[in-house]
Amino acid sequence: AVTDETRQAVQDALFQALNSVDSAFTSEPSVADGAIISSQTANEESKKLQFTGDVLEVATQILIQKYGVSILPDANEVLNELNAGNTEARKKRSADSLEEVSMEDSDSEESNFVEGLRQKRQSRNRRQGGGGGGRGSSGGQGSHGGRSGEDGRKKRNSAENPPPPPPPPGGKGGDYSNPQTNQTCQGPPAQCSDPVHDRIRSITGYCNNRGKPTQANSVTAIRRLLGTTSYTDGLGAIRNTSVTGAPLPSARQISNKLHDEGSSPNFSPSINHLHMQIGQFIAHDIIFMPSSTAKDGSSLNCTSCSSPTTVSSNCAPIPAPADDKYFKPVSSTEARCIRLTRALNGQSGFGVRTQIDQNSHYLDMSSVYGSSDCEARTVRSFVNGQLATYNAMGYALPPQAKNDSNCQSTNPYYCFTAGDFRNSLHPGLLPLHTVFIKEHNRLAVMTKSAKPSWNDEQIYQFVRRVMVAQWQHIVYNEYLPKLLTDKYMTDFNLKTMKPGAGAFTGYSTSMNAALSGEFAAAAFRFGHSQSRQDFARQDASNKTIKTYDLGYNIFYTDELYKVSSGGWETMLMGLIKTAAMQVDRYASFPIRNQLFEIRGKNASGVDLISVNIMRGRDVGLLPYVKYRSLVGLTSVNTWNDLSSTFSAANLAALKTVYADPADIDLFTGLVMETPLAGGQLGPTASWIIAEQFRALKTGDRFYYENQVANTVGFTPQQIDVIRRVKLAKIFCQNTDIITSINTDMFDLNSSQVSCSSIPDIDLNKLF
Ligand code: HEM
Ligand SMILES: [Ca+2]
Repeated sequence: AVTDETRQAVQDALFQALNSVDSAFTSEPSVADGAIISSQTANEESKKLQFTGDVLEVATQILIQKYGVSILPDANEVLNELNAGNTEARKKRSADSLEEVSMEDSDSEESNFVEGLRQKRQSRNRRQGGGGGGRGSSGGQGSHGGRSGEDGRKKRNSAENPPPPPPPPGGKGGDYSNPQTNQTCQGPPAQCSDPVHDRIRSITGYCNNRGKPTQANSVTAIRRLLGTTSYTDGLGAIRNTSVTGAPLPSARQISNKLHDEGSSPNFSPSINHLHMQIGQFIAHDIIFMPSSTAKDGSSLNCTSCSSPTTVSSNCAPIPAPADDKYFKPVSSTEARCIRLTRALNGQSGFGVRTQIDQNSHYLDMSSVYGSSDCEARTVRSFVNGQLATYNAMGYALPPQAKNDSNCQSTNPYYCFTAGDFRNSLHPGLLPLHTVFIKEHNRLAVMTKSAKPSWNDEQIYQFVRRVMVAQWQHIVYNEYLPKLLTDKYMTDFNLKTMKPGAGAFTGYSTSMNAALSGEFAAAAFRFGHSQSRQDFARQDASNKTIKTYDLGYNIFYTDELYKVSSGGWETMLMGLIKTAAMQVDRYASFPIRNQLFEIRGKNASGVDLISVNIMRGRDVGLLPYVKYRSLVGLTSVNTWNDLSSTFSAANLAALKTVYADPADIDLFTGLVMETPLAGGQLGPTASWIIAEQFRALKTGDRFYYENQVANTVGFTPQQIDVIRRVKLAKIFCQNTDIITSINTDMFDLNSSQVSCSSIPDIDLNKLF
């Protein structure tokens, strides 16, 4: 049983940590909105977790220093008591210093004890006219809600969310709004037994698993494939030392030596650039790992090599070698670093640092519909089930985001609002956002005419269900088979079934769909090697109108506004008709040098490959060799042990940077494995990716081929309707210039058929 001494020790450590984190944050230099361009902007819900996480990280260190690691299990029990608002435990608090806060806290509705304290301090600061309190909202994010638990509902208040638009009209069937408050922002009923959870997949993922309602929700922790991390102190300190005792090579050094595509880029002979683009769209559905922010919610400026001590302990800048060709030294006396902010620490207990996924982990079109209920509202028109669009160019685009300070192009070339904040990261993403919005609206029109009495909410929810089903079918039936071998597709139960085969029976309530850190921070970033430097625009007759350079267009959207170049449709054609880069260890120049670069200002951006490698260390991924056991590969003691999975050339290259095979970073190891015959990646990368897509399929109660008790899915005949869906037809239906298209969507050399020969989705069978 937990002793009173432990209770006291935990409380002392928490208050000490609270003070130290508070004062550390106060000294953070503030950065003007938009000064640091980033794709991983934290929303308000994530920021709250960060403060708690940072306090718990420091408190853990204090406890371990005083009492050793053995105190942690009891300490976590105390924390649970505190979080539960256990009054008995509260009464036992005796220290004078705690009294004031304890009394203040007693009326808090906050279920998270540390967050409750923060809110109290903030309001006290405000009363006393002190500064340093309110965390403003960060630029460009709009209103993200998110849900960290059942009580997330209570703690959201009007100060944090914009004034809600009028609630959608209530109606029978499919009404998602909370009956208690009648605000969709506050999500569906908390009880997973409520019939609404039979019918509707929540935006956050809440109640998808009825036994574990918050599992795989937006703003919850990632999984670890081996249950452990590589932090040097076992808690959160970044791995920086080789097993030989020497310092690890800098991530930029590794990128320069192993990942530079040089002057002869390898194009894929068979896979088109669309495969790259759909891969990124999938990533933006299932993973958004936010970066740490400054106390006021603004971005941290982690540019200088000294930023970990002068700016924030959440800075992890990447040193560039003195002879770097692009990131040259700042001056003869100051080395150059590539900026990197550590992924936000969302640990909710004493122990190891934990990163979170701000999107719903499920494969549920978060990039279209959003991952919090507030965000979901920002993309709807609330008329006849339609999503909002911007039409001034004579063609549809997502609505403009006029206050997005992260956007590099300015008035009139605003960035856009979509379900995922990264929609305007580069122009190639927008054609997909637009196509799926248009497809939603097309189905909404068909639904309205078939069901004239349905209200906006009913149409929206029905169409969203069909859209997610189509999307899942496309990912498992068209995208993944081009990436993984037939054996992996079979072994991990990833194959979709043929029409007439009945329902899928693999759903398991014990399968956790949450993203693994290994997938998010390493394996699925393989796609960075698929991106070309030049993105083509092609007209209806496959003539290249022009190309645009990726490095010149990161977070710039002016290409989308070019009517004379055919708007987004010619970009989509270009993606279909040009080759992807080969999946290999090499990345194109913009990926390796120009991410977030300001036009005309060399080296103002970052190297995405270095970031991948450093991100892996930041989130505590183990070195590559540790993951080989998952696939049954030999354990590795010497370089020779790698010779069956790596080419001689790659092995020789690895030896030029790493002192020992046990040091190899996971991202680098995965993209350097020899690809399996019939797949694009090696055995370990394929395993990590296949494992994730199995979790997303068999752990999703609403997966489209399922028939699960008390879950409104599709009948076997309706499942067959979805099984006949082709991405090609969705492109045909939602573009003006495409009249004939690939029979095999991602095949560069595919034969063509006329759009009219591909049947449209038989929506009437789905009502
Ligand atoms: C032009 C193409 C692309 C660009 C410019 C791009 C850019 C980025 C950037 C800036 C990040 C954040 C890195 C960090 O801070 O850790 C990122 C993360 C990521 N990217 Fe890409 N990417 C591209 C294509 C792809 C593709 C094709 C895939 C997959 C097939 C992919 C998968 C991922 C994943 C899984 C992450 C981690 C996301 C997260 O942790 O939230 N990316 N990418
Ligand atoms: Ca999702």
